[in-house]
Amino acid sequence: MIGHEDLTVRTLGPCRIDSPLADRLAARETTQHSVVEDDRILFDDTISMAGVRGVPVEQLPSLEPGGPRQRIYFDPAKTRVGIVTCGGLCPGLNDVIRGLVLELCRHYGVRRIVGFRNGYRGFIPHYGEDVVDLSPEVVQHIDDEGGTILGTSRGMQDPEEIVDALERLAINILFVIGGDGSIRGAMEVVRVIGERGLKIAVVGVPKTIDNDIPYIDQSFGFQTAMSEATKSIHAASVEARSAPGGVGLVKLMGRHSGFIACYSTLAKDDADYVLIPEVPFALHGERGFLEHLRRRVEDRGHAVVVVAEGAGQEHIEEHEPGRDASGNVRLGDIGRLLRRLITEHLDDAKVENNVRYFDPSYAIRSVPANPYDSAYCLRLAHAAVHAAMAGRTEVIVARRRRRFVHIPMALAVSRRNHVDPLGDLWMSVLEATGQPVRFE
Ligand SMILES: Nc1ncnc2c1ncn2[C@@H]1O[C@H](COP(=O)(O)OP(=O)(O)OP(=O)(O)O)[C@@H](O)[C@H]1O
Ligand SMILES: O=P(O)(O)OC[C@H]1O[C@](O)(CO)[C@@H](O)[C@@H]1O
Ligand SMILES: [Mg+2]
Repeated sequence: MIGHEDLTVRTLGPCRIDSPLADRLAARETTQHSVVEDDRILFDDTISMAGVRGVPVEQLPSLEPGGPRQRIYFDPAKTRVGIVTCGGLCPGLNDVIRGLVLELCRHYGVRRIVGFRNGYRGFIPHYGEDVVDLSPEVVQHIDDEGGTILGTSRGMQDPEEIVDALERLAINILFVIGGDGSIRGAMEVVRVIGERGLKIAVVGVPKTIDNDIPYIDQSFGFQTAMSEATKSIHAASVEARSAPGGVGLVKLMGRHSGFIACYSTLAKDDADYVLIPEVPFALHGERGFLEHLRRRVEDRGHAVVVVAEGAGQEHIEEHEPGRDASGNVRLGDIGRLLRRLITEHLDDAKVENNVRYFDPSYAIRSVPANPYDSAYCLRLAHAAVHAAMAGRTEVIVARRRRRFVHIPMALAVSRRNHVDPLGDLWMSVLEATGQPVRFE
């Protein structure tokens, strides 16, 4: 069970400098829409969950609210900031970079901001990467494009060398925009910073189209990616409905978590089946997926199947399980396997079929953020700047149940966010598709 110690945010020291934003904060109080800095946000949100703890309200586990502070730790005029983007692409990376730079420059008056190129390798001299000076002029309109103007990479880098670079450039604050691996990397950087007795804040903005970071409502870019995915589902549905025995099969990203598959399915209401990593399924047999699909095609003349790339890995026999440069498992291709098995199964049953396979792959994550995600990115960037200027470190900023909060990095990587097979989301998917609870 999560307790106080899991939610405690580290700070570099007391805040002794008046914030340039202090005037705007004077009239604030905790309401439905904002939480003042010395208030706390409850971790549990049901009476039953809070009740089992058996302690008074003020002793319930709680999170530090995000947002500006009256007093800050860093002197803006003397503060140097670094920004890095790591891991796979995600819509909104440029929005976050832009938001950080604008907030730092315009509201705090920070004048020296550099971007490290191509993820953590941008710190390592061996790669010969330059750094990019970031100013409001440089970041103007970068949100119009997908990707990241800084570039990104996978692969392990030595945290000692990363901190060497921070020291050489006299960086006081490092913003890491990345997923679970990037946050683990940031924790290594924090460890070395601590060992060297340095006062450098490291603040993360969690990024993942897979939505697999726990304890947050949704990661930025997820909404855009799932919206893009709906285009392929709709195309698959049009193809399926336009051919005798039409089967539209769509494989979507989602290594360990099937959120993209679930939400894009709900958005279009075109799919008859959704297969995700969190819910194992049998392929063969009377109650297996293939036989169910055959009946659906015979009854209705067509069907649409959405599969998350991490689903059904146990069915892929020839796959050599390897790892990428960052240590992430390389998945077998469930989409191609299903395409072959569906065709063979329908052929064997003498059911006329036309299987159309869609793999939008990187197309769902390389697009610019949609307006909702852009606004969310900007607000996350603001929260990250407020946290860092107030000396918070080893922390990510996130929105949880509509409130912006500080979440210790250790908690953010303590587990993965999954679609709960017993939860409301999966129930909605079952209702929307009409598929059985289990294929067994
Ligand atoms: N366990 C780890 N310990 C230290 N550093 C790590 C670890 N895992 C990853 N990193 C660092 O973080 C970077 C990004 O990690 P990774 O490639 O796993 O992407 P990610 O941040 O998890 O994003 P994505 O959502 O795309 O997987 C790597 O290049 C590596 O330098
Ligand atoms: O970018 P790569 O290394 O091909 O990795 C792809 C993976 O990255 C993700 O997009 C997460 O960033 C996953 O959905 C996908 O499995
Ligand atoms: Mg990852």
